[in-house]
Amino acid sequence: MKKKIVILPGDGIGTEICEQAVKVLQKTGDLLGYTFDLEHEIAGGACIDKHGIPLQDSTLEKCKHADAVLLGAVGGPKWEGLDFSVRPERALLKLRSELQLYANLRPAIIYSELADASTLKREVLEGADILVIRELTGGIYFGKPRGVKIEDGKRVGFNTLIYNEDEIRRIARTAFEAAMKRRKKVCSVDKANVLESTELWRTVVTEEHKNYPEIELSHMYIDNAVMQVIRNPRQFDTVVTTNMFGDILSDACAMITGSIGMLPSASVGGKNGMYEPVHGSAPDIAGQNIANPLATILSVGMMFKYSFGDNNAYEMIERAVKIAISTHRTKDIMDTGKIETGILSKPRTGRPPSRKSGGSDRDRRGKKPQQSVAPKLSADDKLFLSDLHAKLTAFSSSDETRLELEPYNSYKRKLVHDLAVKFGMESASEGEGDERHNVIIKTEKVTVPNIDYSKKEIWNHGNREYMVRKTIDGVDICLNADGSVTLYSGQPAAKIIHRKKVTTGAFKVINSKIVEFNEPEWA
Ligand SMILES: NC(=O)C1=CN([C@@H]2O[C@H](COP(=O)(O)OP(=O)(O)OC[C@H]3O[C@@H](n4cnc5c(N)ncnc54)[C@H](O)[C@@H]3O)[C@@H](O)[C@H]2O)C=CC1
Ligand SMILES: CC(C)CC(=O)C(=O)O
Repeated sequence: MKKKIVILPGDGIGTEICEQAVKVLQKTGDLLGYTFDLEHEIAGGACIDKHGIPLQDSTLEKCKHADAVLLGAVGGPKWEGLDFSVRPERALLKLRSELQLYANLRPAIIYSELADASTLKREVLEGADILVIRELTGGIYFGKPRGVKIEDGKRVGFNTLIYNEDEIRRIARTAFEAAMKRRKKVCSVDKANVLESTELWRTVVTEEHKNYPEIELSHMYIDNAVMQVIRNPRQFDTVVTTNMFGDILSDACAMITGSIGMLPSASVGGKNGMYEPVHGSAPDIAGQNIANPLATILSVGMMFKYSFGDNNAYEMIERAVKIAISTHRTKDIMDTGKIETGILSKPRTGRPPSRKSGGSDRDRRGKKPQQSVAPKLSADDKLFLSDLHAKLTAFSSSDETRLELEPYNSYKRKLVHDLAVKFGMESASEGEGDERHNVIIKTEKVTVPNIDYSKKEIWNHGNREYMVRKTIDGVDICLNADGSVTLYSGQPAAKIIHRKKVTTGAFKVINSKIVEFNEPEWA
């Protein structure tokens, strides 16, 4: 498959993040049999500096004839004093309008790996999965008249929030169609209590809803919607809204994902699509090797999904992102126990890199990043891990409690073990010799009072250290040093038959099942 893609890195971190996203594009293409004809062009401030305008007609033409466009971000303080008509941002608005990309899809998904990296609480975030659909070629961004004029000797600034019913109907349809493939819920966000144009918005969305009886439709005012996505994001499935409200609401949704550096987008509706992160050019961190490239990388995933109809490639990229964040983080999503990383081999400027730039060696939540060397994985290991990641993802959402994997060599068993631990699961080896294989067990968390740790005995078994070990009815019961409990069928070649996580307490076993928790009877 041959695809022509125009790359517009733009300004600020745009160039840094696009460089990484193009690597992912190329790699995915190599693995899945694509060949790409990539055309790198300038847009925004970079184009103003070279040609005096934010977007050349020749670049626009190339974009119109490409299969897809990848854009970093445009703008920056350097160009802020310019007239509106020639500011960097005009390049983007012109592209959206000329390519007729009226629907901007912004998925805000919390990867469980990032729940603790967000400034919001894990219990609020977990399971959140919102698709914000922002109208992109109409509303106040494009409405006329607009400008600044003098009236009665005073300067007056004005813009026009205008939508016709066809513009509303087509974006409503996009939302209903998208929701049909999701959880069949659409929330339309407006300010119908104050603005006539959005009163029409509500009316037309409600009319169009009649064609989608299976969808549950609700309406919400924008001010409440911004509060609700922070208060309880799980209540939303698909959200549809105007150009400006969508811009604002999706930045709020970014905090569900942990950082705005995680939020990708697809702009569709025309002949081809444009893919860009939701964030801007981040001049405050540009050139410091700390920008998060994942929103742009996930936008490449969306390009495969929406422009090339290749969901497999999209899932592959998403899986790779999950694997990457399980060990490595950029500063904006840094968390305890992870390795802080930059995206460039060298910082682009002479400025000090990453942590020092903020005047502190702590991340934004005051935690010290772990200094460590990234493990070197071969291409084969990465594929093995990607496959394993898919298996563990499927296992974690299944009703099964035990997953037996085929026998691997000890190096791969260690890879399995490490990944299982990242999934919050237990991993152990069973069998002997060539039959030795990993078994992954889901753990249950149980809190019980009154364990007497002072009476502990320490037993050693292989690389595990047990606090207490007891055999009842032929079942070996181990209270591990980490507070978890493992039941074995007996030695040798013990088989794990049950595993529970306890934070404190003791237990009683009948017929190999933990049935009661009380004071340790054996101590
Ligand atoms: N699509 C586009 O090209 C957009 C361009 N802009 C332009 O970008 C410039 C800066 O605008 P701001 O309002 O500051 O928005 P911004 O999105 O560039 O930055 C907001 C905050 O988020 C952080 N941030 C953004 N992306 C990040 C990433 N990938 N990794 C880590 N942190 C990240 C920034 O450091 C900053 O603190 C302006 O010129 C604006 O017009 C703004 C929004 C969208
Ligand atoms: C035109 C952009 C610079 C601003 C915007 O609408 C966006 O954030 O997508």
